[in-house]
Amino acid sequence: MQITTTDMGLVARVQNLTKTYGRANDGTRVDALREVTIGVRRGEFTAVMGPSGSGKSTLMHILAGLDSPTSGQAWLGDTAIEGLDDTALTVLRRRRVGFVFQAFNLVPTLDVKQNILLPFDLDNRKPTASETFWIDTLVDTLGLQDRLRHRPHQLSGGQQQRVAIARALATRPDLIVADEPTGNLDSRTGRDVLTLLTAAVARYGQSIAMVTHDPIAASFADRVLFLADGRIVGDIPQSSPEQISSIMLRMETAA
Ligand SMILES: Nc1ncnc2c1ncn2[C@@H]1O[C@H](COP(=O)(O)OP(=O)(O)OP(=O)(O)O)[C@@H](O)[C@H]1O
Repeated sequence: MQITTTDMGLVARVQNLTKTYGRANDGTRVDALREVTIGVRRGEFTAVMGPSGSGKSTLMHILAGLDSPTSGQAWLGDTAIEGLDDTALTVLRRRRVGFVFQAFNLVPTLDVKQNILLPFDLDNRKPTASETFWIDTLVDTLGLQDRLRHRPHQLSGGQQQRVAIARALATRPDLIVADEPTGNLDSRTGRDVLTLLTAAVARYGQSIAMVTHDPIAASFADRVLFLADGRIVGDIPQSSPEQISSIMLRMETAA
């Protein structure tokens, strides 16, 4: 009998995951991930840190079904990602993953409200009463009330990022994958966004995996994973920004 991802209390996991770009024979080979085995716990806020080029985004992309492993396995819940064809992958991403990436991926022809409701439209359904209440909370907390009829090009970068966050959280997907979600925000809005993410975890048991370079942002997480040179080199429970900074500093010195 095989123990499943759900049995382990995880929402996603990878096993012996390797991702290689390029080719050895022309000198372009990059080992972005090397034999990584790690799980993202259900109902937890996990931060992923590490130096530039350590493999953080690659790991996130594979966890979210956006990219495929060179070898090893990846599961979202109990679904093995590598067994899925393109259509099944698209449905999995649409129904079960929420994305917050640096390039906001908002639809330019839709207004803010329509962008936030897009995951429901793509799934041919309307939000339930409880989802509508949650979306209103998101819009209020993110300060988007008076921007609902604006198009993305009429918003600042920070406002666009907040719309992307509202859209990712709206359907309460199995996993939110966030790559530097506070990178473009001023410190106060950034803090509000992190508070909102932790509220989603506390209130709905939302599972979140967030890449960040910012020790303050990482200190909001329940757990911090550290990647270096394509390997997991640290896995610590919630810690202060000072503790996280000192680990990052030691990693950079060692590198
Ligand atoms: N499409 C690609 N083709 C070739 N190499 C790539 C590709 N994507 C990533 N890499 C390489 O893989 C390694 C890991 O990249 P990745 O983007 O995962 O790192 P990261 O930790 O997210 O970095 P950063 O903090 O700078 O965003 C890097 O050396 C990068 O140059």
